Amino acid sequence: MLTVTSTAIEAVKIITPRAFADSRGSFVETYNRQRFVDHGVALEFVQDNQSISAAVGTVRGLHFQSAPFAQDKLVRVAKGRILDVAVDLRRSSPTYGQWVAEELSAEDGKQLLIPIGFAHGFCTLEPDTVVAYKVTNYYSPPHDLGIAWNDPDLAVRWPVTADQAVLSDKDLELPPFASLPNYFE
Ligand SMILES: Cc1cn([C@H]2C[C@H](O)[C@@H](COP(=O)(O)OP(=O)(O)O[C@H]3O[C@@H](C)C(=O)[C@@H](O)[C@H]3O)O2)c(=O)[nH]c1=O
Repeated sequence: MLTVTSTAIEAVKIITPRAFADSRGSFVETYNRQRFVDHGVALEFVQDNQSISAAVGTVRGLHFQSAPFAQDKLVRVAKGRILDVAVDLRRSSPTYGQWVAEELSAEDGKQLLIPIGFAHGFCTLEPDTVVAYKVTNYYSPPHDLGIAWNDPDLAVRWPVTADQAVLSDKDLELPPFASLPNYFE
């Protein structure tokens, strides 16, 4: 069983698979292709990724890959908790430049489905947080792009300030939203 609901941006979905608890702990099908298809999500995932972030306040993002390596992403937390963020980069979308944020944790088992045409990023809310996500296209460094996490035009409400955020050198150098060419219709 699976519940699928839309966020404030319709194309970004919250997916919650059913978890079975017993005296040992719990069991969950984190992905079942047929169940997703039954809920209208027919995607071909080709790569599974996992990142571990040591410090609370680690921010990874905002990232996306351009065509022909654009990726849908199905994000979940295997350990810890994050604020997961998706930014609409689809030029013809009524919500172009808008973002949604959803808290995901290992405990609640919630997943965020972020389609092609969005930038993705997250901030960790617990130490040693493990984020696991499936993607529908292979990693391609020349197509691996991003936008500054704290871009003032996007104004994502992150749970950390620039002083607190822990970022990669690469993410500190990402360009502003306003400079972005037209990547997605
Ligand atoms: C994303 C990625 C990275 N790598 C390598 C490149 C580099 O040496 C190392 C770390 O890469 P990054 O610094 O880009 O990792 P990270 O900052 O965690 O990048 C990820 O952020 C989240 C928010 C996403 O949405 C992902 O698509 C991805 O962009 O891992 C791969 O081999 N395959 C991959 O698919």
